[in-house]
Amino acid sequence: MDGTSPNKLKVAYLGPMASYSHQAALACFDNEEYLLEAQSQIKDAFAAVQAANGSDFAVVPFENSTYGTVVFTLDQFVDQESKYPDLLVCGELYLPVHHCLVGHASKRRSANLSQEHVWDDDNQMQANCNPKRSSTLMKGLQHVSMIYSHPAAFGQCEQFLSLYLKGVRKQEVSSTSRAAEMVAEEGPGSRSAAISSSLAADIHGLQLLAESIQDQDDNSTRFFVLKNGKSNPRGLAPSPRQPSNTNGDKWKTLVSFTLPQQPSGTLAEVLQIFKNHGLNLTSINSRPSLEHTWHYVFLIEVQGRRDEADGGAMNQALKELDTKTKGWKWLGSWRDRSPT
Ligand SMILES: O=C(O)C(=O)C[C@]1(C(=O)O)C=C[C@@H](O)C=C1
Repeated sequence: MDGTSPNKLKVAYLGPMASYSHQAALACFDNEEYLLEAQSQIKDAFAAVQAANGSDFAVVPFENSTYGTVVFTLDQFVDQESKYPDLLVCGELYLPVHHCLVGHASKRRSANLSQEHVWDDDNQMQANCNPKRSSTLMKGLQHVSMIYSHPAAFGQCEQFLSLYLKGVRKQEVSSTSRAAEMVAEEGPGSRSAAISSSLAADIHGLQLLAESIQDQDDNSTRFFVLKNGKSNPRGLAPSPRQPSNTNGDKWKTLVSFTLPQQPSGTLAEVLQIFKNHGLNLTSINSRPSLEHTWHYVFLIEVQGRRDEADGGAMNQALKELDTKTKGWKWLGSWRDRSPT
């Protein structure tokens, strides 16, 4: 099939090309078989899967091991305006995330190195203030007067930024690859830099000013694969092309719920329902419901799956949610790909 085949299944991701979402999408969906379509924002990826004749799947970031949950994504699952009634999670993928500072190198060789930096034998400057990190400065950074990136990427590189670029202006943009694109658009004289992947730097002809600048060496982001449960009820995400884990046939389920307005003790009672059925809770998040002040939508992940046939522990537990919650929604069951 050629790259424009109308028969290919479509996969939406947060673009432009070379974002981490794009790399996660490529790890699951072969470029030859699927048509990967860049979206400007996470909410556009949700909308694309909900739309009639839209995308068949979307790949969206859900949480990062250093910086926590991606609130843009949580808010789409909260779905205050009921824009995505048919969306379901049908897969997950864990992607190691190694950020770089990318831009145009200064014409002048840096003359003013801080005491905390030493040139090593390869003529690279190493940060030696924190043995856990192995950031490598490839170039001087004195000329950098503006940094673009996605808010999550800024949050994952706080130590590097405060060590090497304290006080430099930061501008949040829609993705790390958009940040790299903006620096490239400003041209070679630009004093701006971006936090992005090295792939984004390659694509835009930018130089690596520093590599591996994330605070944690094992920084990783978990992505969800979404489908439209109405038009594609049985769809499951293809297995990611990454080292397989040993979770066998383990599954996870995402559920959102709200509590009655005077919820004294009911949150614990809702969680107890899953315990009573022998189901293990693996995460809990909350976002403002916007229905009343200090009222929340809770999103929980539970090990196990909702079965198509009636019966089974998860089906029973979900039924019981009617008795304790104001409302709840099943948001999908998918194969557990947690790294082991
Ligand atoms: O900006 C990107 O490249 C994205 O794909 C988004 C995103 C995120 O929202 O967490 C994905 C992975 C990294 O954690 C940083 C940014």
